[in-house]
Amino acid sequence: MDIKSGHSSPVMTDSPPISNSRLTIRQNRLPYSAAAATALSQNNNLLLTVPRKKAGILDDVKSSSWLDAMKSSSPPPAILNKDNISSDAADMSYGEWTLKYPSALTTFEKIMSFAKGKRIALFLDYDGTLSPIVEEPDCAYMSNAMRTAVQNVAKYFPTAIISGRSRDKVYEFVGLSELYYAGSHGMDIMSPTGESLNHKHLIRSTVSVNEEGKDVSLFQPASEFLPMIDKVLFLLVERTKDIKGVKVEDNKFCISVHYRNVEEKNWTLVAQRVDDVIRTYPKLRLTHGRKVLEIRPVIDWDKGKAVTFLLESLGLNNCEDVLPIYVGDDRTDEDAFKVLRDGPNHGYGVLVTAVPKDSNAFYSLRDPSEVMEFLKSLVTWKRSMG
Ligand SMILES: O=P(O)(O)OC[C@H]1O[C@H](O[C@H]2O[C@H](CO)[C@@H](O)[C@H](O)[C@H]2O)[C@H](O)[C@@H](O)[C@@H]1O
Repeated sequence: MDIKSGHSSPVMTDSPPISNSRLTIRQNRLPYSAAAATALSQNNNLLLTVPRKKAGILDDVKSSSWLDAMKSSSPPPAILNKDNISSDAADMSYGEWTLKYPSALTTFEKIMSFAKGKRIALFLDYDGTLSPIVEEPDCAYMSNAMRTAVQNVAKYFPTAIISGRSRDKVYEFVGLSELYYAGSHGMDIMSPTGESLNHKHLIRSTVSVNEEGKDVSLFQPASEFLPMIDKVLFLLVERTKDIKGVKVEDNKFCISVHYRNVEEKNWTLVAQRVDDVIRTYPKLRLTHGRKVLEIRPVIDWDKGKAVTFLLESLGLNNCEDVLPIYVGDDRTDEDAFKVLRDGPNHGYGVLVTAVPKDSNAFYSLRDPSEVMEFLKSLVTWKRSMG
């Protein structure tokens, strides 16, 4: 991406990277075409200001919100925590909660009545949606039955996997070349074999070859940040290697620091070490996932933007006769749910959760096995339409 030409990465607009930080942004109004953060810092018209507390986040960590966010990032079904589940939602039984977020299985007929005469575009998160959450991130395999369900649904509807993982890793897990893949929270988008990413605002998609040696098209809005991410990856591995159970995962355009297997008494230490590193990198921000701290570039790009980008590439944006459906389980999927709820591409978010949570989704599914049922139902419905 050419930062000098101004054809480059977007600039972030969502939640501040750490508590008490304030982010002031003047956004470029051209979609997907703001300059990279490096260029922005030199350009008064696109000022990006990220004031940070000099003392770092440790005080915040000790005093609650940051650590609470870590604790509540993936509660076991029995524990409902106020930080990622509103008290209203936490007070409800799952049955009551589904009055607000109905099951996509029990209301399947209703959903399909909206889909009649429309083209469905399907977006699927990976971890916690297509594969169950497991202790070891490298072992989050999807079942063959799930793979077949995804393969079948992709015969009828354009289908994309949108993941926080690196694109290579998620491709390795899923292994279906007929799908679109958006790795690194949407910052690494690949077309299926033989297809290209056509986009009216296209900044730069590059032709590459996939694992089978076939031509694919790539769109990587954060490529400028790669050298920085590599450096920070190295530092994070070094600075956390003495904490038992930490795993630092290279997700190419972002980094995941997992603390699922770290003793809870050491979570503050993990937070402190991560902050020590990223504090000196104002062009990186931190978000929370399921027992994971995610470090990514300060650009206005997320899973929601990736969905919009893909719909535009597919020629399906702003079309009355298109129904996008996004299925996901994580906080990062909320960006996509929001885009489908509020944006011009009206569609449905389906939240995968076994506990009540507030969400921008319309519908719910309990777990990956229900996701598989839903995918199968879509295929059956489509076949029944002739
Ligand atoms: O966007 P996703 O496809 O949902 O990816 C989000 C993160 O998923 C992975 O971590 C999560 O799943 C692991 C395996 O079940 C689990 O061990 C971990 O605690 C979860 O946070 C993945 O490892 C991360 O890189 C992704 O960002």
